[in-house]
Amino acid sequence: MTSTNHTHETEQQRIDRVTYHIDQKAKKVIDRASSIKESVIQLRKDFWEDVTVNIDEPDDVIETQASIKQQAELLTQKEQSHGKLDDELKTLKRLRESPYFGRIDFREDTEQTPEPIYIGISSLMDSNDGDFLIYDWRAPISSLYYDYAPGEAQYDTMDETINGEITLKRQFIIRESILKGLFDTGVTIGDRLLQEILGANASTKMKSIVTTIQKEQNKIIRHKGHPYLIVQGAAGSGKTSAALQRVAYLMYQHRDILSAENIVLLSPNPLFSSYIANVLPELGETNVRQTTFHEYMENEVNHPFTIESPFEQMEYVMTETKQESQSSRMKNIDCKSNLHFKHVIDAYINHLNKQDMQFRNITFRDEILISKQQMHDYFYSLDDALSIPNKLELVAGWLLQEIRKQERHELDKDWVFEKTELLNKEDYQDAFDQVQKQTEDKTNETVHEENILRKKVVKRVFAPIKKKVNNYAFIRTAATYQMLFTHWTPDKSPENWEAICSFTTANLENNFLPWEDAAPYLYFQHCLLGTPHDQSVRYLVIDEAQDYAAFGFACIQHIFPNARMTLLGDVNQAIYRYMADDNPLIEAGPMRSSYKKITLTKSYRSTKQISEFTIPFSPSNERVEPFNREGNKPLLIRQNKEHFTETIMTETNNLRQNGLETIGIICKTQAESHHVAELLKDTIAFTQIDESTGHLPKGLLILPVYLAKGIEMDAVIIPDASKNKYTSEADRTLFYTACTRAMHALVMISTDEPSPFIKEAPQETYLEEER
Ligand SMILES: Nc1ncnc2c1ncn2[C@@H]1O[C@H](COP(=O)(O)OP(=O)(O)OP(=O)(O)O)[C@@H](O)[C@H]1O
Repeated sequence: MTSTNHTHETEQQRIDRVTYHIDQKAKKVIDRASSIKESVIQLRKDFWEDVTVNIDEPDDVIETQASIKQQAELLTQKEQSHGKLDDELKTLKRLRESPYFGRIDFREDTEQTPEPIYIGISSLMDSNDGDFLIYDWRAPISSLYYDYAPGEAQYDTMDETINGEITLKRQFIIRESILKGLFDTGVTIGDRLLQEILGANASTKMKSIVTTIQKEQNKIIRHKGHPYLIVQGAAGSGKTSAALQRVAYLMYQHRDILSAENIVLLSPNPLFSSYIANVLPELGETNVRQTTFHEYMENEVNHPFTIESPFEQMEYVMTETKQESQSSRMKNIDCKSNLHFKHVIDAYINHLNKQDMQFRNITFRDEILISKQQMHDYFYSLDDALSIPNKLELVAGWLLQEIRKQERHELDKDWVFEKTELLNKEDYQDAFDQVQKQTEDKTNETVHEENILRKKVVKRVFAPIKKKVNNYAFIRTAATYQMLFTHWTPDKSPENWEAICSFTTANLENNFLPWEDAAPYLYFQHCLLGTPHDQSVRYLVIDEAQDYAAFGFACIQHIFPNARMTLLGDVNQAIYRYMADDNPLIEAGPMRSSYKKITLTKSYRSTKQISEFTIPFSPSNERVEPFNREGNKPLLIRQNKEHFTETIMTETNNLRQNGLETIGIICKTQAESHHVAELLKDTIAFTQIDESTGHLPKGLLILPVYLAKGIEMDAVIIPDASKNKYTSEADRTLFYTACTRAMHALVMISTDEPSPFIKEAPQETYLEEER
């Protein structure tokens, strides 16, 4: 037997032993789960028998409530334990499929012999001797696997650094408990395996990279210490992948105090959210809260505005042909994206503490109960030193008092008596019971009962008014915001202030918030009302962070004051370049406290040929290194317009014949995307993707570049790569982003002179065909 065969056999024997332990453990978990299940069923059945129900006296009611609560808590506890066992079982199932993917033999400096450490997606102990059969990839010792080649190595535990030597580093491919392959590897983790993984076809769902995390990516995943972690990474360098691994790592590291609800992931669009939705479950973790900033705003803004999406803004900027509207819009974007405008809002808030707050009358039965003037006077009579949110709290308290006075005042009115007749049977029964309990004097029973009914009517009629007060509906937030542009002049007005004021006022009057106005409005609303901050969010992960305007990011910092943040992005893909000044990824300025920046330069997505073509026209000076995976050179087809449909058909067929499945026709705008769809609709089957598309399908897709952000395809076709389409510096990021979505093939069609960006790539990096 050769030594390779022997190694293979020994490792397979170990896999069999581990599989046996997994099965044993699974059996125990199933037994425990079914016993809990039975007790849950029993508990549900006996729920009311085990609760002492007695509502005779107020004390009894309290006791009954406590008893119900206790019983309900017991039930929840049991159900939660059942849920946990269920998760454990799912993880065991995954382990059984592939118990581990890596091994290192590590000899600590204080020891004589190395110890083999097997690494998988979750830990497993030998129940007999308490030894680790598998170490979780997130355990401190597992970092050795990702960080070092055989030789001297070290890792940090909670209290110390352990030094030693790695004597072996091995990678496994195990499927259904059978060892399919093993390689002893060097510095980076299995170039061979990585080649294989990266060479596969694109998937409609992103996959975890746990088996092949690279050293630089591992730094991101395990980073500790700074409140802000900023990752600048080349297109396809694994930012999103590392971010999701990091989330799983944080959930493991802080499993006692951190749950999925404490982490929020801000993604660039809903399509992307669905694209990454599988990764955490694949790692055995629950999904965290995922939202887009737009979706978040729509839930948070308290006025019925229509909020433009960032894509609508982008489409407008790129397609609006009227010079005048374009220019006032660009002025507005410049002003509202900038931190200077935040200072304007802060100054305006100070001003509002002295005058101009806008209130709304509280009316009752068509009459003013408390006028806006009264509220105004009360508000401005309060101590100057108090903040606006504090004053508003006092106003709300005062209003509730006034409303209660009015309730008492209304009790004897005729309308109240009339309404008592509309009360239902239960109300009457309740009033009767109360009278029976409370009155000794039987002569006044009817009067007493009527009083109770009157109180019920008044309480019910005033309830919605009180609710509105509690929700601060007495403040006209949007109108107060509008005054900023109509009745107030900042000390240092932003550039083009007059034009901006009339543009903003017109939109506010139409209940419309352009995208650049949404973050300023939400910030204003928060400052004004002191809306409780989202304290529950402890970690915030922002992907495609280069696309956030400085004000947008400041607004996020304000809303999530307790959150540690990981910001990931690529300045080369800053498609909203027109609002990139002071972007948190580019400028460290907006960071309030210390931060760490990590740069990823290696690009894993595309073949070497595609990367070598795109790197020369990448928008910034950030370094990009191609991963060494071979493919065909990108193809530039020059032809007449009439042949467009035919060319798309031919190219799609060629790509498919080469085994490529997901082919994206990436356009500059939605408008171009509609145009291409119109041309192709009778000749070939495709899916057109727009902002409302919730998941990424396979096949031929047509989409604008801003919706292709963050995702990847087997092949990309740029349907119009001419100079007319991509020429300005703002177009450069769009063109670069579109090209870098391609994993295996890139085809560009130009019916005119090709875009100057293509010409920036050396001639030998692409093929050019005249058709
Ligand atoms: N360590 C790795 N092992 C295996 N695959 C990897 C690794 N790192 C990245 N990849 C693969 O490279 C591709 C790009 O990764 P990802 O989408 O995370 O990059 P990105 O930096 O977010 O890209 P972009 O900014 O262009 O959207 C994915 O297919 C991902 O699975």
